[in-house]
Amino acid sequence: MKANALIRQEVADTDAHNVIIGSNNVMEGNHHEMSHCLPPPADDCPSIEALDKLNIAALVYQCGERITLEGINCSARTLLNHFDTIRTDEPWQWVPDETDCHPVQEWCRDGAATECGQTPRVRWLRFNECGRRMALNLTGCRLKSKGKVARVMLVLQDCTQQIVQHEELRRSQRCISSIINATPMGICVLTENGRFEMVNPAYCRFHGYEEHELIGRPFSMVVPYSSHQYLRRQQHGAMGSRHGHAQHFGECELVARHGQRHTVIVESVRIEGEDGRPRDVVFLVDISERKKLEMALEEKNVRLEYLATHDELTGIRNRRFGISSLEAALEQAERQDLDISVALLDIDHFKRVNDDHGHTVGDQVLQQFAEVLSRQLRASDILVRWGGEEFMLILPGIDVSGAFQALERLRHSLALELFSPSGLQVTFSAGIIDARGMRSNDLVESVDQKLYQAKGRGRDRIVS
Ligand SMILES: Nc1nc2c(ncn2[C@@H]2O[C@H](COP(=O)(O)OP(=O)(O)OP(=O)(O)O)[C@@H](O)[C@H]2O)c(=O)[nH]1
Repeated sequence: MKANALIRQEVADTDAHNVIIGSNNVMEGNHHEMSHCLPPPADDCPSIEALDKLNIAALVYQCGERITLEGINCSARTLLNHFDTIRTDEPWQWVPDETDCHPVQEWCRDGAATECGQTPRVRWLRFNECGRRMALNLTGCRLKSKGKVARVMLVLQDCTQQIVQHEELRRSQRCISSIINATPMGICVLTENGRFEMVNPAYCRFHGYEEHELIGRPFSMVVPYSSHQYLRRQQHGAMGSRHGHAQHFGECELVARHGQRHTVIVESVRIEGEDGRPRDVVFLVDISERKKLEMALEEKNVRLEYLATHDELTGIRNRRFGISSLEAALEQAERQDLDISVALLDIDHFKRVNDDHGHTVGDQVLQQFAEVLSRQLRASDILVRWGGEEFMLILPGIDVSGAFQALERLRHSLALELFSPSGLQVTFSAGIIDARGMRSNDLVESVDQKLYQAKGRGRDRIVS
């Protein structure tokens, strides 16, 4: 292939190179046949072989009624995989589907008529000889000869890699956005001013807003007013934090469209936006239902704990709690070498109350009895309903005489009390023992004996 005179071409289109170089080369073997009808050589431009050195694939076409291929360089041949078959009388044979190249052909045809206008940029896919898909970018420029456009040069660029990468990027973007759209987790992106920039469907559903109702509005609109200050502190604190760094993780309350409050777990991460400015990506999971169940369970547990340690009728400690408290108090007294007294109280002739006034009045008397006793005791004293109309009183740090005085006070104050709506009078008998160094089983037996003695001696008395 032999180079003719060089031409220089100014291209109007800014998309193409500002100065594009071409040649009016002809195909080897056709040179003599074609050269007589060739337009005059283009002005001072290097040959398309010179473009080979830059690895630029170029073809030169003659413009006019009949377009002919005037030259093709080695880079273009290699790219098109047509080493021996390129023919000048079939100028578009390398185009897989001519319609794809239609704008370029049109442009070449018009090349002679007008020298301005848009340089076409065409991209299409073809398969090379190995059946591999290939993407080509095509750019054209017009070459002047003696002031008139006589030729066009097409530059081909293999952009397969670019296309493949672009397609992969698009695929992964589609995949990411379908995951974001399908996830049950609410996701939103906030600008550095705390305004919604992006919200996913779960986030919209969660708050009961449409996407357009949230975009551009402040995040504070979904935060309860009482937490605004906290939110500002969070945002302020996040200013200097690093990208990809978790800002905040925790449980908080957010307000939905109609004021419903939701308990959510929020995690936010700082990222860099496309404009280089910081953004916060906020992930939230609605745990309102779980929270309700947790609270109901907690209430049940509190109730169970109460029932396990309290007497339902009187509200004071039950026997089970009494036994463990007794053991703990005995242990502590021994460890600290302290006094400890234990008393067993029994309401006198309680059967008569039930028999004469009914079980309900009996219950009321038991409740009032426990209430009066509790009112008069110290915080360190432990009153236990031991069973039926029997009560145990554990008095840590009190010796027997102190306990005796305390119980006497109780006995006297009970004498002034009228029980139940029926206005009954109630007395009790009690036994007291010095419980230091005793084991709980022996202790119960011996205090019970003292109580028995008090009953035997006529009731309404205390035996120590
Ligand atoms: N209303 C009511 N009565 C109870 C309860 N627990 C036990 N009692 C009754 O308390 C009465 C106890 O009677 P007794 O053990 O004979 O003793 P008492 O009548 O108090 O006679 P003394 O103890 O000898 O003075 C029984 O009638 C039991 O049914 C209760 O929770 N509510």
